[in-house]
Amino acid sequence: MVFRGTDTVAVLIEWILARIVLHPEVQSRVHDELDNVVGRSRAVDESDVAKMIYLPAVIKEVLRLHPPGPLLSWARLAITDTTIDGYHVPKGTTAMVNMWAITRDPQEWPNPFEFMPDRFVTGEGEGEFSVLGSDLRLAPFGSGRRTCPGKNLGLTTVSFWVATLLHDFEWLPSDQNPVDLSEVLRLSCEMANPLSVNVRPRRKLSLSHQ
Ligand code: HEM
Repeated sequence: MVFRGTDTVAVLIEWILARIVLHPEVQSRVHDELDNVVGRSRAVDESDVAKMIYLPAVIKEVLRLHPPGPLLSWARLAITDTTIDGYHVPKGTTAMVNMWAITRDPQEWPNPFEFMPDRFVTGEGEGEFSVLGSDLRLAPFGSGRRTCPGKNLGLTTVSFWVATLLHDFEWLPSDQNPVDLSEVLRLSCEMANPLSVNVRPRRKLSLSHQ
């Protein structure tokens, strides 16, 4: 519970910031949204995030391309001989769902390798894309009985901290260590080369963080 709840959150925040540094036009749109919703005279509040449209779309696009838990697997065991889509699955087989591959499937995602948060910005009258397990094209917290029990907490925590970090700072590439999107699968799917950045304050910060 401790590893699943801390490592995943930290890893996802690092991927989001990496993408923010790589795509300055995306960063600038999030900054504009924060300025409209929050303004610069006070800190971000959790309730502000619910009023944002573009930042959640950015987070969903990062979950699509860089899911911290790309293989949903640990608890799926065939308890009888069965057939799925013409494939025989013998009793005792451990089944693994490759969410990483599903979220790159060109039949489901136009230009799957492009970073395009706008694919999650829904128009008026359209339902919002849920990443909480009801749509299997993107289920970065799993789905069904063994879905992540911390998904709402995880998403809320990540959204709040990313909003706060972007509200307070502009995130810029480091000259010595450019952003490298290579990944390595450890407990979570992490950046192989940890993110290194420069930051520039956007607001006058006080010790009480108002
Ligand atoms: C952004 C953050 C998070 C991501 C991306 C994430 C992702 C996942 C994924 C993909 C699974 C496997 C689901 C499956 O196999 O179908 C999982 C399971 C789990 N997660 Fe999370 N998680 C996050 C945050 C959290 C938090 C905050 C907690 C706890 C406070 C947590 C606790 C757990 C536990 C206990 C399981 C195992 C559930 C089981 O096997 O029944 N996770 N998580």
